[in-house]
Amino acid sequence: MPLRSVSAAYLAQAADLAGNPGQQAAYDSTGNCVVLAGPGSGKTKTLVLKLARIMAEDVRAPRGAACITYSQECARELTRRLERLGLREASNLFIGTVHGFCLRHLLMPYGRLADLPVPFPLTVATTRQSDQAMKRVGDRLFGVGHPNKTMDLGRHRRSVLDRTSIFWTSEAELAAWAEGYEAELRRTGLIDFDDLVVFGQRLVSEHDWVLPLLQAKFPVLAVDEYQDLGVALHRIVKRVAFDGGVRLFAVGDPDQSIYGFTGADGALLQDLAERDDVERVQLRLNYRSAARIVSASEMALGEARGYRSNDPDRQAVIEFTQCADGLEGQAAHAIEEIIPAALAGKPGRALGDIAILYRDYRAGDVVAEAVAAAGLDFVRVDTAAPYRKVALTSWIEDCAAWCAGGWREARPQLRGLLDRWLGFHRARIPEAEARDEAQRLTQLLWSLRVEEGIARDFVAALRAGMLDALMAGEPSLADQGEQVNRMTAALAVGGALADLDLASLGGRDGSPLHLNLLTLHSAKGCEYDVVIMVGLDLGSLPWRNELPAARRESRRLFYVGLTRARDEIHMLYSGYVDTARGRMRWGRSPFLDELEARMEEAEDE
Ligand SMILES: Nc1ncnc2c1ncn2[C@@H]1O[C@H](COP(=O)(O)OP(=O)(O)OP(=O)(O)O)[C@@H](O)[C@H]1O
Repeated sequence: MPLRSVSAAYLAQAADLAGNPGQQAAYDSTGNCVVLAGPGSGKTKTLVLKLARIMAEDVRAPRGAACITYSQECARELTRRLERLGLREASNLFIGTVHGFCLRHLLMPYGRLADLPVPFPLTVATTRQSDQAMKRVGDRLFGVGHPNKTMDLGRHRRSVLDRTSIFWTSEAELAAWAEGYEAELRRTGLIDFDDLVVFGQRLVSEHDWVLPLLQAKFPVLAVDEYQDLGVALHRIVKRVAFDGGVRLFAVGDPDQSIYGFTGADGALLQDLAERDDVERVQLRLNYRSAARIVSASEMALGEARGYRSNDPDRQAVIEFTQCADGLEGQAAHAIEEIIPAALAGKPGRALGDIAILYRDYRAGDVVAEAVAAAGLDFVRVDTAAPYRKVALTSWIEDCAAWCAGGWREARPQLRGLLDRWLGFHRARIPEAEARDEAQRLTQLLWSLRVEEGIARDFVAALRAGMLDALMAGEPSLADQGEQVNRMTAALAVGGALADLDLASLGGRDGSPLHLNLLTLHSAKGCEYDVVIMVGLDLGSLPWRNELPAARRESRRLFYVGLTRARDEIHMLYSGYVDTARGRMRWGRSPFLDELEARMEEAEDE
């Protein structure tokens, strides 16, 4: 079939693939295809180009493609990259998380027909509601003050899908707690995030009639970051692709699997790649990082993968630096020494090209405080960030970007904002009503355009104009509404983002002017010229006395951090960590000892 309209950006980027036989093979694949490849090898680039090609050549509206990934951050990155190719979310192109897909395209349309044991209309519990229910049931079962191991509870629910199996009851306390918790949620008419995927999986596994319906709507399913997505999605994928005839395009890297604690398993992707009915593609060229960084990363992983840099002559900086005064001292060193030198080191480099990565939000607090005191603008992505990135908060940010001047060059595209808005409605609204809504929203956004505005006023106007009414009428948005409320609170006078202007709210996603502060987990899929990793001490990364599987995952986390860098990696440590039991001088991270020794050995050779 001939190409329908495609953008010049698409043609230019597609031409890049010609020099890489693996990427080209994946791009030309006609059946199920799995791309297994290392960091910076262009997996996501190949996936978005392939998706653009499929939308242009292989499917015709109302049929389309669904593109699923792990987190909202990754989904935003995909949306951004697709928009650059001229493609935006639409009723026949889903781009989002597995939770969003299960809610919108499985449970909402078919859940009631399948008589699933969940309360309708589907109302997703807010984080607070689900935390409270977990605690209430835990207290009832095990007594007040029990170790509240909610992480284990989540992992058990996500990874043991068959409740009649011995694996479910072998962890008797977790099984009882999970069942009590779910009953408590149902009693209040709620489901939670894990329910979405578990019931989505049940729906496609137990109801054959769902498969042709899904195939008719989405004959193509693309999955990014497959290694992080867990066993429920793996079952959904296998069922819809191999029983339902949906064509699969999946990319991932088992070495970057860092969500084992949630039940994810990098081996699932290998399992898929080994099937006879799947074309397997491997990529070895790293387009992101300088050669020294590519080889140091492999040394850190402790596995020879044979990856090569596309730019072997590019200079790299790799530094191990001990700082006095713990995390505070490390943050000070980053602010006073590394960042100024990095900014001066390359023409055009800006704060947005630099990231400080840390293990958890507590370290993030220390770094954020130091960065704010130094007067640097920053964007923070971790659980202590003022609000979480969910579809609604991302949409508000994008509306802000449009109103703050983006409308001039269609960045983002208005049509995309309208389509995403319509997508927030539970049921497909009749065409005339959708046109009316889109018109009202266009008028509202048009009236909110300002050269210099305050983010607080903008969000308040957007809420009063249309958003609050939407949230009140859509129970499935309840959990996202919580994040919109957190955003409003952060923007209020005295809040963490009280001074934010409209352009900055719009630019929080990938802003060139804001230093990036992220957990190592949130840095997944991102790239920066300069990566500063702090807190590389034993007792933090890795934790002390980790079991072998957890230790391997910590190592992969370290690997993910290193592989975000194009030009420079700075690894900071103090030789001790501060714990609830006081200061522990356990030394720096053994990962640094190993890496430094291997690098020295390699240089001696
Ligand atoms: N064929 C190519 N020619 C030039 N640049 C490329 C090519 N393929 C990928 N790139 C560039 O390499 C960088 C890494 O690509 P991408 O983010 O798609 O990699 P990835 O494999 O998804 O990485 P990770 O797993 O680390 O997130 C991007 O800047 C991308 O534009």
